[in-house]
Amino acid sequence: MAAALQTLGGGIGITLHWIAFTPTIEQQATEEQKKKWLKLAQDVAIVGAYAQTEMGHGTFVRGLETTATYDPSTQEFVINSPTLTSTKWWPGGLGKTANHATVMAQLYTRGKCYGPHNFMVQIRSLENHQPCPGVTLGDIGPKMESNGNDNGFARFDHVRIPRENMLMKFARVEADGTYVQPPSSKLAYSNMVYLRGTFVMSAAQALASATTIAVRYSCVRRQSEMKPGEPEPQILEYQTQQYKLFPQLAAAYAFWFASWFMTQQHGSITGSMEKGDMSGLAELHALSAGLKSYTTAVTARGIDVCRMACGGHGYSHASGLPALFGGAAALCTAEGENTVMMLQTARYLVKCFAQSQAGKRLTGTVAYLSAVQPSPVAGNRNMSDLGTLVAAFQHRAARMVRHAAMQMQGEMQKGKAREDAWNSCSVLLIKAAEAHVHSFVVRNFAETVQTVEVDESVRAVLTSLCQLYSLYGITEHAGDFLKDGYLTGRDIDAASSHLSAMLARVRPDAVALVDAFDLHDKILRSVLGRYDGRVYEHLYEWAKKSPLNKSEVHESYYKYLQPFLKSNRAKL
Ligand SMILES: CCCCCCCCCCCCCCCCCCC/C=C/C(=O)SCCNC(=O)CCNC(=O)[C@H](O)C(C)(C)COP(=O)(O)OP(=O)(O)OC[C@H]1O[C@@H](n2cnc3c(N)ncnc32)[C@H](O)[C@@H]1OP(=O)(O)O
Ligand SMILES: Cc1cc2nc3c(=O)[nH]c(=O)nc-3n(C[C@H](O)[C@H](O)[C@H](O)COP(=O)(O)OP(=O)(O)OC[C@H]3O[C@@H](n4cnc5c(N)ncnc54)[C@H](O)[C@@H]3O)c2cc1C
Repeated sequence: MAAALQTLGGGIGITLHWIAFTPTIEQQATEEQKKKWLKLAQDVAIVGAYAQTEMGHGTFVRGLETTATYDPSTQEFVINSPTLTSTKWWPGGLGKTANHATVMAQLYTRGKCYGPHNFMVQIRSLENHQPCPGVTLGDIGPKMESNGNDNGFARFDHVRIPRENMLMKFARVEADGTYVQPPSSKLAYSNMVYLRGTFVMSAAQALASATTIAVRYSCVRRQSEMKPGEPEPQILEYQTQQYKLFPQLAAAYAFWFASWFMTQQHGSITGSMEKGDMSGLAELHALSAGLKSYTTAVTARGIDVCRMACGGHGYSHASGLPALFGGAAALCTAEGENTVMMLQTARYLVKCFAQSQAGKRLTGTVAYLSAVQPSPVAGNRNMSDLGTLVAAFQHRAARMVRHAAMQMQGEMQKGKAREDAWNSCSVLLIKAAEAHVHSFVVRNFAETVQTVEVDESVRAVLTSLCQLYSLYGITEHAGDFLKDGYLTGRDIDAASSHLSAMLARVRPDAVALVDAFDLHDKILRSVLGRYDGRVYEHLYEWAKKSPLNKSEVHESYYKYLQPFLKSNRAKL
């Protein structure tokens, strides 16, 4: 799916139908409702949008203003946008493509508000595609990228829908208006958890694409002299170029492996939830929110590193890198803004820390929080050993979580309300949550490479890549590891020199490592990243297709430049 979307240049009007509308039916509709809508959606007999965000609220879902008020006399819900800021704003495909939408609205029944719930609303006629009565629709205008997708707006003026159009797998409203509670109020958000998981895979795909382009191009491009009189080397021979690109390459692999873990975890926890066991929901939410935030942010930065590593040609759309950057930037904001998502992970970590302090043994992705010793024993560590590197990341994360949580406790002991203490510690909390996710990604990478069975040499290359990823993380965040003396200055120096050795070790396999992503030219859509390496010929062909080259003398010359030059010459 990610590859298909990339081929389509970051999405078209139907993208959200596939990635959000149809999964929402799958996850939130009753069996009866699925019989009615799922096949229609799967066969694209209807086209849907996921309409949650409003002009005034995206992050704070509880603050949404659209209302769905139950009228027992007709057994209908009345969907209404009471204010300008309640206008649905941003949903992909909502502007011109979709004829249905799942609409998130505050549910009112028997005079009481029960918070945001999902409703199926037909928004356009199936006959002539005109907006349904009471529905005002439109496109929100051009965006940074992804302009093939008609992100739209919608206002509802007391639009009536049957009671059965509330997606009722979890919560229900009976015919008489009685509200039946779901097993957890957060199940209305389950589709967001699913989508955040898919964003981790999208981030991996985007970073894999960027590194494929930049590594291949760096083998074609030759520049400067390494040694006087010798031929110009491939720019990938420069250590600084390797230092730019190989950590991104390693991160792309790390994120693929993290996305595999996420998919498997999502399947197993939602499977338990189907059987009524909600115990894994909090961890699933914390992990998907944190991973979505971390991987998309690193990917967006990494793509720009790849762009700069391609020099001037990287800035051209011919490279494919600006489009990838625009796509990754969307992933940072959509489906839960990254800071807000990382704070959700921090919230879970603070709770886990408190449980661990109270003597509970933690399990799953946070188990290390109870296992790590607060007072480290310094010593000369073997910085080329993967186990040592994983332990260092876990120690760093545990220390930072403890520090943020204690700082918060301290603020509260000084009389601050919990919410104020949270806000004044939120930078520390974000950093702690990032360290936690980073440590998870490192550990998962290390565990995954150990399971490679096909070929000893493949395992060796992936192990080097994993070491490179970990050592880069340590040298980039050296202060965090040095702070309580867990690592010494000498350890950091050792990490730096191992990192240099890893750059040299990965170099001979770099092209094979990007080719292994198996991204076809049609998906990459990059002149610089072509599989056959014929960059310059195709750069020239690409430029010739520029719309400005359709005529030898452009019409703007006759309209503006010629009279302007003429008048300037006349003044001489
Ligand atoms: C897919 C693209 C493919 C790309 C291909 C790759 C190649 C790249 C090329 C470029 C392509 C670019 C293409 C770009 C496409 C972009 C597609 C965009 C699609 C976007 C869709 C959307 O954006 S849909 C809208 C999404 N909106 C959000 O996510 C809203 C975020 N806000 C929230 O989730 C919530 O409001 C909140 C979590 C921030 C707060 O919720 P709330 O106020 O209710 O909770 P509390 O903070 O009070 O917490 C209470 C309690 O609940 C727990 N909790 C919160 N959420 C959840 C949950 N989801 N599940 C479980 N539990 C939850 C919370 O932790 C608290 O628990 P406690 O125990 O009380 O602590
Ligand atoms: C390309 C794209 C596609 C989208 N597609 C859809 C779609 O299909 N359907 C849909 O419903 N929506 C969609 N959206 C909307 C998207 O989900 C929201 O924009 C996103 O959830 C962020 O919410 P916001 O815009 O309200 O940001 P805001 O919350 O206004 O964020 C602005 C700033 O405030 C900060 N902030 C907000 N709250 C807090 C807090 N509690 N603590 C600390 N800082 C905070 C943020 O960190 C950020 O820096 C899309 C958006 C984009 C960009």
